[in-house]
Amino acid sequence: MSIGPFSALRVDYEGEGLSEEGCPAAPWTLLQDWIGAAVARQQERGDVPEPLSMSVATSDPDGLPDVRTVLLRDLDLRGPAFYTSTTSAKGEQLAANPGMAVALTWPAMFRSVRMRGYAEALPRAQVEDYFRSRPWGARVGAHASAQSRPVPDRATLETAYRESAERFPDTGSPDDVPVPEGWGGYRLVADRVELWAGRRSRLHDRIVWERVGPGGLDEPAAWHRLRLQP
Ligand SMILES: Cc1cc2nc3c(=O)[nH]c(=O)nc-3n(C[C@H](O)[C@H](O)[C@H](O)COP(=O)(O)O)c2cc1C
Repeated sequence: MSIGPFSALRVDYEGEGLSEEGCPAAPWTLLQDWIGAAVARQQERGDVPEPLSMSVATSDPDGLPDVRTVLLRDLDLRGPAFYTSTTSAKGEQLAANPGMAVALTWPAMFRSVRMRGYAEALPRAQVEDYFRSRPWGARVGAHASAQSRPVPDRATLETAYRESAERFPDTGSPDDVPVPEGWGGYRLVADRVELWAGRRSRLHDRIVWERVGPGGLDEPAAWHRLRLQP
């Protein structure tokens, strides 16, 4: 049984594309522009839902890849960061092998960004600041869920949530729920950045920045820029 072929769903991509002239020697400004444009487009036209959703790929100890979606919560000159459970499947995989890749895709804009590099755990102070900014329900939920572990049924999860809610009642203060053990985040320290722009007849533009030296995403001397065939 199969539900394909989906060939009738073919569409041509009609993005603006990417020219060498439009690409700086370091990827930072363009990366910022693209992420900002996706967020703005969602606010203005509503056709880029969850513009900060980011696929995160890791590998298990056998080298088998794994991938899931998280929310991009911070981007600095090293790379993108997200928050999660450090004892989750991804957390355990990153502890054994910090190699990581991410992708953000905005089909309505015919754009995608890929980055590869190594994960670093976020500093505790940053994790605590972010946790305090979350709504009470999400903070309580973090205590109720041992992410990636089996649970017998939905009712068990909801009971755990109710127990956490009783333990840490909503007082309106960002400090009413402590940061759970094993809750944290990671930053991808990028060694490779690709901006992909979909164009007609599958003749897409792919501009890649490969790390050739130390420095942030804004440091021209740290990057070698090249074009890949689509
Ligand atoms: C749009 C979207 C956003 C998500 N954001 C996060 C996130 O920021 N952090 C997180 O831990 N999980 C997030 N999740 C859930 C993850 O995809 C995943 O189920 C969870 O992190 C467990 O992954 P793991 O078992 O591979 O560690 C999100 C899922 C979706 C679909």
